[in-house]
Amino acid sequence: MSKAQIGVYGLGTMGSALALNMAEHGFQVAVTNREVDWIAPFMQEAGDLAKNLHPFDTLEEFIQGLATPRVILFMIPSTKPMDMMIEAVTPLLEPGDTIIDGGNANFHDTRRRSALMAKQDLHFVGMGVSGGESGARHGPSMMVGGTKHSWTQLKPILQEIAAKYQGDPCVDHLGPDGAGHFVKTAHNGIEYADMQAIAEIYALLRDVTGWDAPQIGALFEGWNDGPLHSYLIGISGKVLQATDPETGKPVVDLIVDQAGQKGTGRWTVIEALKLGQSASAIEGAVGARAWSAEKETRKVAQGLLTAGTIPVDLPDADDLQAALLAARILGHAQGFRVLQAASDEYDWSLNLPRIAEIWRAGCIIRSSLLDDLADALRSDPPQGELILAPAIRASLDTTIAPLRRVVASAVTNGIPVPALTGALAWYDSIRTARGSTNLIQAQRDFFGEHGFIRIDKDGVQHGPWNS
Ligand SMILES: NC(=O)C1=CN([C@@H]2O[C@H](COP(=O)(O)OP(=O)(O)OC[C@H]3O[C@@H](n4cnc5c(N)ncnc54)[C@H](OP(=O)(O)O)[C@@H]3O)[C@@H](O)[C@H]2O)C=CC1
Ligand SMILES: O=C(CO)[C@H](O)[C@H](O)COP(=O)(O)O
Repeated sequence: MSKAQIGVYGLGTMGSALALNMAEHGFQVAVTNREVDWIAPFMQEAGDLAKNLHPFDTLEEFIQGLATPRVILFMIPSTKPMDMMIEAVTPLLEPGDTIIDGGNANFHDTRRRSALMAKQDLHFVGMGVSGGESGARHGPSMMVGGTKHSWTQLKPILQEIAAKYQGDPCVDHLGPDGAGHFVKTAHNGIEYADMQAIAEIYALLRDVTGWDAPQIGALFEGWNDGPLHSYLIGISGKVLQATDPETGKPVVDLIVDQAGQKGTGRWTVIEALKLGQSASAIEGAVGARAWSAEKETRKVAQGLLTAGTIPVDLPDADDLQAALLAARILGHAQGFRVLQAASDEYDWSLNLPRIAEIWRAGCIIRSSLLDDLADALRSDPPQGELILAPAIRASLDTTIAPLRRVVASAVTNGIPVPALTGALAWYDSIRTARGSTNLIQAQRDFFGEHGFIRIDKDGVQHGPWNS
C-alpha cells in the first residue's frame, strides 16, 4: 500500500469533516482515533471517499502509514490531551516531521510546544480552523503558524481544502510559533462581539418593541441582503424563525439564556489587556456571557432591584441596522488592533490585510465587511488605524449617530447592551484629542507622587498639593 500524504488523529466533529474534505480532494489520508470503535462507522459514512482513507487502530501503525517527512493533524482538545499526544507520538517521529494542532489552543501553549518540538528537530504547527463542521467538511478558513518548512509541506493540501473567496484560498502562513493560534483567538473574540451585538438588537426588539422571534428573524434575513451580509446575521435570521416541532413555539424561546464559552473570547480580552489594549466591545461580549451564567442571581435580583427606566420608543429598523454595522466595524477594528499589538510584541510581522482576506470565506465571521476591511488595511490608514481609513470613516459617518440613538434608547429602557456600548465608548475615546486622564494623573500624583507631564513644560512634574 502506498503511504498516506497526511494523517488525521481525532475523528470527532472537526477531525472527521477535515479528513473527508481532504479525501474528497484526492489526498491519501491516514486516520485514527483514541476510541478505535469510532473508526469503522467513520469509514462507513465516508462511502466512496473511503478509497482515499487509510484507517489504523494503533498509533504506531498510523505513523508507519505516513510518507516522510510526516504531517499529522491533531483535531482533539488543545489542552492536556494535546500534551499527552505529543509525548506519545514524538518517539515515533523523525527529524523534519510536522505535528499540527488544529484545535482552539491558547497561543502560549503553542509557543511552548513549538520550542519543545524544535529541540528534537520536529516541527509544531498551531493552526486555527474556523467554519464549524460544515466549513471543515466543505472549505474552512485556516490560520497557519509554525515554520516555513511545515508550510511548504502543508500548503498544497491546505490550499486545496480551504474555502475560496473569488478563487483565492482562505488559508495562509501567518507567522512562527503561536501566530496562527493567536489570529484564531482574535477571530473568535471578534465573533463574540458580533454575536453579542446581534443578540442585543434582538433583545431591544423583543423587550422594548414586543416583536416575536419570527418577526425579528425575518428582519435579520432581510438585513442579510444589505451591508450587514454575513454568516452570523444569516444564521441568526434562520434560528429565530425555527419552530419547535413538539410545542409549535419558536425554538429560541425554549432555550435557557445561559451562554457557554470555551475560552477564546476571554483569552482575546486577557491578551488585549496584557498588551496595553482594551477591546471593549469584545470585553462586553465576554462579560455578557459570564453574567448570563448567573441565572439564579438574576432571577432573585429582578424582583429586588429598582429598574428606574424611562420608557422611550426604539429607533426605527434602519437605525438598528446602521447601529449594528457601526458596532461590527468597531468590534473588528478592536480585534485588528489586538493583532497588531501582539505582532509587535512577539515579532510576528502579521499581515493584517491578508488576515482580513482569509476571513472573507469559510469562517464564522465571514461577511461583506471583511472585503472592505482588507482594502482599508491595504490603504495604509493614518496611524495604521483601521477606523481612520477613508472608506471606513465614511461608513462610520453614516452609522455612528444611529448607534448613539440605539445605545441611548437601550440605556433609558434598561436593556443591557455591553457590546454596543463598549464599541461606542471606544469610538468616542479614540476621537477625543483631550480626554480626562489629566485628572487621573493629578490623583496619582496626589496619593503616590507618581508625577505627570505638563502641557507647557518638559520632564516629570509634581503638583503643589503635597508641599
Ligand atoms: N466544533 C467546532 O465548531 C470547532 C472546534 N474546534 C476545535 O477542534 C478540536 C476538536 O473539536 P471537535 O471536533 O468539535 O470535538 P469532538 O468532541 O467532536 O471530538 C474530540 C476528539 O478529540 C479526541 N480526544 C478527546 N480527548 C482525547 C485525549 N485525551 N486523547 C486523545 N484524543 C482525545 C476524541 O476522541 P474520542 O472519540 O476517543 O473521545 C475525539 O476524536 C477542539 O480543539 C476544538 O476547540 C475548532 C474550530 C471549530
Ligand atoms: O472556534 C469556534 C468557532 O470559530 C468554535 O465553535 C468555538 O467553540 C466557539 O467558541 P465558544 O465555544 O467559546 O463560543
